[in-house]
Amino acid sequence: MIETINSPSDLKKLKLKDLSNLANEIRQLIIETVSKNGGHLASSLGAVELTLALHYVFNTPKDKIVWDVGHQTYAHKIITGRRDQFKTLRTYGGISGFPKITESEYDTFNVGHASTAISAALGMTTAKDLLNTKEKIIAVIGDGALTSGITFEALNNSGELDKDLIVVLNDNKMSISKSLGAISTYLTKRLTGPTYNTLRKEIEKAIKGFPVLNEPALKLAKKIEESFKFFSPGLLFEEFGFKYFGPVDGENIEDLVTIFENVKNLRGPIFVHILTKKGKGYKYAEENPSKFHGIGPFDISTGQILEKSATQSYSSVFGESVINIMQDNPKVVAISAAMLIGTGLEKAKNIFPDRVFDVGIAEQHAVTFAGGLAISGMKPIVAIYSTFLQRSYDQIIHDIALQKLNVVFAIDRAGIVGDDGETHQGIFDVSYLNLVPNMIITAPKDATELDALLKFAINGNFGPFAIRYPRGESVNFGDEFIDTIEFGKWQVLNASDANDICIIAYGNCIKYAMQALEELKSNGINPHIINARFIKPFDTKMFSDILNTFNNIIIMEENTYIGSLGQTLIYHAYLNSNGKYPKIKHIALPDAFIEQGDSEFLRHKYFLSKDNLIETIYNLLKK
Ligand SMILES: Cc1ncc(C[n+]2csc(CCOP(=O)(O)OP(=O)(O)O)c2C)c(N)n1
Ligand SMILES: CC(=O)[C@@H](O)[C@H](O)COP(=O)(O)O
Ligand SMILES: [Mg+2]
Repeated sequence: MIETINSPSDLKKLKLKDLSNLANEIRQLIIETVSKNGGHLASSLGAVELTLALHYVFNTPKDKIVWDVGHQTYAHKIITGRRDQFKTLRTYGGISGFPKITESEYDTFNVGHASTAISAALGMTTAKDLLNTKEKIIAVIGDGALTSGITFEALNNSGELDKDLIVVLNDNKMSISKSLGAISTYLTKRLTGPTYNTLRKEIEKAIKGFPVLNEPALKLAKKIEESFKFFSPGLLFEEFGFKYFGPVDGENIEDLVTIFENVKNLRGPIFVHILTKKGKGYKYAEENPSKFHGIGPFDISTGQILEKSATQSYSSVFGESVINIMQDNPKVVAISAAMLIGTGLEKAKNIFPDRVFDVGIAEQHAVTFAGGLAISGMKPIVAIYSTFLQRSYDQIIHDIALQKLNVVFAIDRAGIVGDDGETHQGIFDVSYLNLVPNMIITAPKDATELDALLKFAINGNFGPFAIRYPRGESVNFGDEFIDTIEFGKWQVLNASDANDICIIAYGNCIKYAMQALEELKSNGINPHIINARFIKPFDTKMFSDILNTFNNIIIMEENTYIGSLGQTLIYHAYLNSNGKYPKIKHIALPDAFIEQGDSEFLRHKYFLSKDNLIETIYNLLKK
C-alpha cells in the first residue's frame, strides 16, 4: 500500500480501516532505514498513527502542521512525497532528520530545538487572521517539550489572543529519558486518578448515546466533562483558555480521525491530548525507548548497535570525571537540561541523586538555577550541548557573568556534530561566549585534559568557566603531553627551531595538527604546534613571542570564524605589531549554517582535516 501513497491526497482515497495496515508498512520502512542510517527511531514510531490521522483529516499543505522538535516526522516525510528519498535520511545532501521548509511544502517551520511549535503556530494563526486566509494550524508537541518555558509563554499568549489554534499533545510519558517534573506528574496523576477514570467512563457512555457525534453533541458532552473538569488532566489547559479534548488513544487511528474531525471547525484555542507509546511496533524500542530515541545503525533482529566504539566518548569521560570530583567535593553539583544520557551524567545521577539535577528541557532555567546555587557557595557544573546553550544566552550574561559567579559550563557537542545538521551543529559557542565579560573559555586537546580542566575549574574561583569538547570518541596523546594547567597559558606540543610555521589550534583540531606533524616531518617540515586550550583569556605572552618568531601562522578551529579565537588573535596582531606581522592563515567555519553529513566528511569539506592542514602548509611554504 505504501507504494501508492505519493501525497496526502492518496491517503484520503484509502478507507479508514486500511490506515492501520499502512501504518505497519510505514513503520517497517522507518525501522529499516534507521537501522542503516541511524536516526530518531522511537519518537517517529510512536507518531505514525497520529501523522496519518492528521493528514487524513486536514487539508495539508494548505492546512499547516507545525511539529515540535521535528524528530518524530519520519512518517510525515514518507507520506508527503519523500518515500523514495527516505533512504537518504540524515546523509549529506539527503533528506533531513527534521522538518525543513526548503525540503517540502509540507514542512511548515524549521525545527530541531524543542518547544517552538506552539509559538510558531500561534504566529501563523495570527498572520492567517490578519491576511484573511482560511487555513487551519495544528501544533504537535510532545510531553517532554511541553514542560519548557517557551511553551508556557506560548500557551499564556494563546489564551489571550484567542485564535483558532489546535494544539495536539503527544503524551508518551517520555522525554529522552522519563519525563520528569511537576507537569508530568500532574498529567500522570490526573490520568490515573480513580475519580477521573470513573467520571470519564460515564462521559463516554453519554457520548456513545448520541446518534451522531456532531458539534452540538460534543458541546453537550463537553458540558458534562466541564462539570468534572477539576479531576481531568485538561484543567490546566482549560485555565490557559484552551478547550481540552482527551485523552485519546493515539494508537487508534479511528479514534484520532474522529477527534480531529470533531475539533477541526471549532473556534478558539483547542487542546487535544493523545496518548502514545514511544518505540511503538518495534519490540526493542518499546522496551528501551531511551536507547532508541536517537540511535546509530543497528541490527534489526537483535536491536544491537553496530560499530560500537571501544574508545570512550568525551561525554563519558566527562561523566566519570564529574563523579570523581563530586566524591572529593560535597559542594559540587551537576545540572542537565533533559540530556542526562547524552551528556554522560546518568551514572553520576544514580550515585548522587540529590546533587545531580535534570531540570527538563529548560536550558534558561538550568543556567539561572546554577547561578542561585553558585551565589550560595555551591560549585555547579552545567552540562549542555553547545547548540542548546544558545537558549541561555541572557542567563549567561545577566545572571552569571555579570556577578562573576563560579559556574562551570560543560559544553558538549561543540563543533561539527554531523547527521543532525544545521540545527544541531555546535559551531557558535566560542563566538557567543567570547564577547561576554568575565567569561573564561577553554577547550581540552584530549580526554586527560578534559578531566584536568574540569578539576582546575572547580578548584579555582574564576567566575564563569566554559569547557567545550566535541561529540564522539575521545583521544589521548599520552603522558608526554600532560603538563600542569596554568590559568590563561597555552601549551607547546611540538617545539620547532625552524621559524617557518606555527600552528595554533585547540580542541578537536589538535588531533589533526598532530596527525599532520608525522607526514610533515617526513617531508622535512617541522611546524611549531600550540595547544591554545585557553581561548579566553588567550596567552598574550606566548602569542607575542610567536608573532616575533614565525614567518607563517596557521590558526585552526572548529567554530564560525566570526568572533573566533582566530579573529581575536588577528585583531591583536594588527593592533600590536605596527602593521608588521607574519602571514596568518585562519582555518575556521564560514559564516553559514553547516549542513548534515558525516562529521569527518564535513570537516574535510570545510578544510578542517589533517589533509587540508598539510595542503595549507605546503601552499604557504611554496609562496
Ligand atoms: C532546546 C532543546 N533541548 C534539548 C533537546 C534535545 N531533545 C530532543 S527530543 C527531546 C525529548 C523530547 O521529548 P518529547 O517532546 O516528549 O518528544 P518524544 O521524543 O517523547 O516524542 C530532547 C530533550 C532539543 N532538541 N532542544
Ligand atoms: C532531537 C535531538 O535534539 C536530540 O535527540 C539530538 O539529536 C541528540 O543528539 P546526540 O545524538 O548527539 O545526543
Ligand atoms: Mg514524549
